[in-house]
Amino acid sequence: MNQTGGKQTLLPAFFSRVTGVEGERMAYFPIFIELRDRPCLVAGGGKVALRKARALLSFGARVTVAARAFLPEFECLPAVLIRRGVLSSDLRGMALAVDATGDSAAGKMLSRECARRKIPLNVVDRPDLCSFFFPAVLRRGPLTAAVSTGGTSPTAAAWTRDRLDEVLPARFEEILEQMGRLRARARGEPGGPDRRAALLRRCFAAAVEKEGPLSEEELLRLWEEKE
Ligand SMILES: C[C@@]1(CC(=O)O)c2cc3[nH]c(cc4nc(cc5[nH]c(cc(n2)[C@H]1CCC(=O)O)[C@@](C)(CC(=O)O)[C@@H]5CCC(=O)O)C(CC(=O)O)=C4CCC(=O)O)c(CCC(=O)O)c3CC(=O)O
Ligand SMILES: NC(=O)C1=CN([C@@H]2O[C@H](COP(=O)(O)OP(=O)(O)OC[C@H]3O[C@@H](n4cnc5c(N)ncnc54)[C@H](O)[C@@H]3O)[C@@H](O)[C@H]2O)C=CC1
Repeated sequence: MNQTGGKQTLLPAFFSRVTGVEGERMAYFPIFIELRDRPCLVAGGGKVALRKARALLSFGARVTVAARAFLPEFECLPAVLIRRGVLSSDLRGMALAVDATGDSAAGKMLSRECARRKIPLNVVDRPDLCSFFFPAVLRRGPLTAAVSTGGTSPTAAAWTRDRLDEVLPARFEEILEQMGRLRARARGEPGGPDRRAALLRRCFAAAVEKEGPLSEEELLRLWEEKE
């Protein structure tokens, strides 16, 4: 997390010599954070603010949007709307903030204040002021895949996400749910963690091949198979 509110750290000279990447920005570490019921601030009421607000809401965040003007779509969002310019006091208690105003004064103010308050910040038109980026997201039941190009090409990130979507088998959601249940069931099995892991790998491969969850007979057959 870039808490300085300033430029991203460049690769140290010795590291670029080792990797051969001259002055390239270090990739951001991907993490999955809990946003359910956590207060998040979005500044701005345009198309980009709407996309960011919807993304946060879809992960259960409590979203407050501060903007001078809102697109009509905002009226239907389960979010608190504040109709005025964004203020530093709007950050109070926030777990995360997004500046989608396109207003450089707002971006600088939020960047300075978020650094001071240690709040992760995304400024949609200033990657250099961001301490986190929004990835292109793919969701299938319990699976969440996130793709980032480190700000190089959002279009390419979305394209990669769409290709990933194409290789997932049909009924992947049901397969994952069955895998969750099988993990619990495998815990009671004798033979140690290696055997349990092999068992789960066999079941997963068979379900992917079948493009659907396994029947109880298919499971029992795999369960009793010798490695
Ligand atoms: C750095 C980052 C910061 C951030 O926003 O988090 C950022 C920055 C900028 N985006 C710009 C442009 C566009 N962004 C999109 C779309 C998306 N942008 C997203 C993320 C990110 N965008 C972060 C890096 C992601 C990564 O690491 O790869 C996605 C993935 C996720 C999301 O937004 O939720 C979402 C796809 C969602 C989906 O399809 O699911 C489109 C396409 C469209 O609108 O259809 C365009 C126009 C085409 C183009 O430029 O490619 C501009 C120039 C603005 C201008 O020209 O003025 C900047 C500013 C700059 O680069 O300087
Ligand atoms: N990161 C990304 O994914 C993308 C970023 N962009 C950039 O995002 C920015 C916003 O794009 P749009 O939503 O299309 O712009 P827009 O101009 O439609 O919306 C800006 C919104 O911010 C509000 N606003 C402006 N100053 C404000 C302030 N000080 N306080 C509170 N609200 C304020 C306006 O009332 C308006 O609702 C642009 O700078 C654009 O270049 C564009 C495409 C994608």
